[in-house]
Amino acid sequence: MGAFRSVSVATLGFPRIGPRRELKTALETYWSGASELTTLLGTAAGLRESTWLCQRDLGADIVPSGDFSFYDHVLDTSVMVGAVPARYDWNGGAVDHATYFAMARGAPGVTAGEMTKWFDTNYHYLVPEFTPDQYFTLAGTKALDEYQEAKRLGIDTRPVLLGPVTFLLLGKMSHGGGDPLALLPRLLPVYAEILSRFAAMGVSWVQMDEPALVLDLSDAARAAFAEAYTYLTQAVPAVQLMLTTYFGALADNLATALALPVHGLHVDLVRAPEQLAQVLEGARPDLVLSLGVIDGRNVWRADLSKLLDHLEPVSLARREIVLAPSCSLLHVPVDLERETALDPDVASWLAFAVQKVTELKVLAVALTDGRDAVRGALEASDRAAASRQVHEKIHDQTVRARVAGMNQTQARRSSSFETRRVQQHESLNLPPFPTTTIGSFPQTPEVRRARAGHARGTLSDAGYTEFLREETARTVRWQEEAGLDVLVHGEFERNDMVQYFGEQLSGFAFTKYGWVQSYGSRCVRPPIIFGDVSRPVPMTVEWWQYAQSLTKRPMKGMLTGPVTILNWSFVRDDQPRSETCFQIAFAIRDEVLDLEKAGAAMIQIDEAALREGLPLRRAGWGRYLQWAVEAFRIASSGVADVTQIHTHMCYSEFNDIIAAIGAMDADVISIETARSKMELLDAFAGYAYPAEIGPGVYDIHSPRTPAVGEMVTLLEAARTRLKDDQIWVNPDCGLKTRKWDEVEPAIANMVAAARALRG
Ligand SMILES: Nc1nc2c(c(=O)[nH]1)N[C@@H](CNc1ccc(C(=O)N[C@@H](CCC(=O)N[C@@H](CCC(=O)N[C@@H](CCC(=O)O)C(=O)O)C(=O)O)C(=O)O)cc1)CN2
Ligand code: MET
Ligand SMILES: [Zn+2]
Repeated sequence: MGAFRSVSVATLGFPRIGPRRELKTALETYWSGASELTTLLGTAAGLRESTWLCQRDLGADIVPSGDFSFYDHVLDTSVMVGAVPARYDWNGGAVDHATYFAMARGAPGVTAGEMTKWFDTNYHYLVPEFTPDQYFTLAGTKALDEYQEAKRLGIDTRPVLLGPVTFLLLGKMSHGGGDPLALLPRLLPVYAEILSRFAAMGVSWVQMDEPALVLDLSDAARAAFAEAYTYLTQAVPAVQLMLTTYFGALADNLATALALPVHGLHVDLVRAPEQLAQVLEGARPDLVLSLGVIDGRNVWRADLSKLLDHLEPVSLARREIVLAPSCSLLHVPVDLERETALDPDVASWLAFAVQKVTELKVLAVALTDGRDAVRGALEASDRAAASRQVHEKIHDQTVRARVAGMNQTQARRSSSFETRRVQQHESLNLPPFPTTTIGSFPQTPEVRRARAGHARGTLSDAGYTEFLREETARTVRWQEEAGLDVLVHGEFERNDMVQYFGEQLSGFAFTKYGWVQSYGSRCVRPPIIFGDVSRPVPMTVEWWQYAQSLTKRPMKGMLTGPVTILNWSFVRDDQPRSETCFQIAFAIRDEVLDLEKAGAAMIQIDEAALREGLPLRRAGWGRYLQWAVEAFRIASSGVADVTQIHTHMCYSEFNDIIAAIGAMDADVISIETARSKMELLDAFAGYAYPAEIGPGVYDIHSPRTPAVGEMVTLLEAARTRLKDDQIWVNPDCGLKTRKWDEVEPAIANMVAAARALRG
């Protein structure tokens, strides 16, 4: 403690799905009934063990426990404190796996919890649900058990808990609302109990994650932090707390954080390097500082020499410091070493979770023993940084010139929506309340198997194409029979709506094993945007042409928009994100124009992640929305008036950004509304949104087939808010995750509901 130049290496959390997605496989096998709980538990224990040992062997001095989760760490916290909603019929004892998974995924007769994105990541958590008379109790000992499990393996870990204030702020009150923060006094004794049990086990430090400290906070929320940490440090003085913040600057919450009686503070110096000076100036001399210097949200290799220039002066002060990733490594892939097919130049610029721990170790050694002690590693880092600055693979003058020459005409349709609408209606001649779907249909095991076989070489190009054509043809025929008015090809050729495009665009690299958890057992492999982006050849035109050739009804062209491609990729950090977004926008614009040329009358450009890309602080919203909307317009505005542009967004809480949604100037937008019972449409109605809207009329995540009457009721609710000729009929998005025997009856009922309205 307080030793001169004490520098240690910590991690704050590690990917838990496993290097080969072992946890995904084990979970899905267990859920399907094909394996026993003990098998799942065994796989999980094995993963935890190898994760701990791996981090220790890489040189981490402080290794976390409790960061593992069977589904979600926020759900784990709800279970830990006994926040189990009444509908799960919990008996008050230890929460068993069946209850846990029912909360996560629903079970016969009970709905799952609501899921929403974790800060500005593509990870989704289960929203804690509280009641005004909520009572908390220690109902889950996972955190305690995992600490002891590691200890038995000889590793004294630093347990991680989601802090009480962030936990409450992430949750919501059921029945009539109220402020979750009001529950803090009832919650704190449970946290104190856990901390005292840790103390009894000999735990010296606990990592308390409070990422809410980087958000815009009310005075009441700031006061809650003071209340919580005063209470906990007094109740359990034996355990030292590392208050952990990430995903941004503390900014106006810095004074609050520095005034808390905790023993350590972790700050994100990747998103907010400028806060180092303020933190050093304001921190008590005995406050242990954990410096988040390695990017936990992106895959770029760090420039270690440059970091050392900043860190050496800090390490000379008489203060104990910890070097850490900016946040948990949950958001990056596990190990770059497995990516043997990556372009070696690109690979030399990257670091995944394993490599990031090594980088921290190199920094720590340099700070304690001097740079010479790690000369080789520093030189390799220097070379990578230098090569990335000048490499020909990164810079494409044509692309840069195109973005530099961008003009207003390119970002405007030639006529107003009212004019376009007349032409579109005349040429399309659709019935009132036209029916359609959001784009994908079930990615069945057969589809996945065919693609995997094709990738392995056991299924030929011709065989794979033939398989996809049959799947597409069957789906087109089925949509005609079901009576849908506007068809989709089904997206069977796509592994993922972002990765599929990333694999075809220049400036993108993609991984084989770079899986990152999105929710539960679901993962994505975000493409890596390393260079200037362009589209060498059409990406979707052939599939669209084939699908349209099978039907006389309109077939929607189906694209992912520039903002969503950006937000769901690992983005280069050597230029503003807006610049990269405009480059993607021009690539998508080229595709839109090629689809139009091929005859597409409707083109959907999904911007699923437009809203979720909003900066965490409101002060950043205006600028982001400005360039994000402009990028969408660059992508979509090249077409003739008669070509109908659709867009789609999930997570459709639009009240505060409705003007930006309007400014996108799409002709039709489909949104998710089924679970909110159409209340989301109030934003559109209040703003007098002029264009057409497809509010999702059934929640595809529910295994239950929605009745015709239910959907009619929802549509009637929509009619009280919108004009009839604005309304489209479609489900919420996500059909790719369902089975055909769930999709078929539901869509049949949806078509019947639309017909009932027409009748
Ligand atoms: N990028 C992105 N972000 C998103 C969404 C989205 O669709 N895409 N949707 C929202 C919700 N998030 C989601 C994220 C993932 C999935 C999802 O279904 N993921 C799939 C993987 C999708 C994929 O890339 N599939 C590949 C690889 C499939 C695979 O696992 N293949 C096996 C082999 C399979 C076999 O042999 O049978 C293997 O490679 O080992 C493919 O189809 O080609 C999964 O985890 O199962 C769904 C929703 C928000 N964020
Ligand atoms: N067209 C896409 C689909 O239907 C949109 C998904 S938004 C996450 O899967
Ligand atoms: Zn969606």
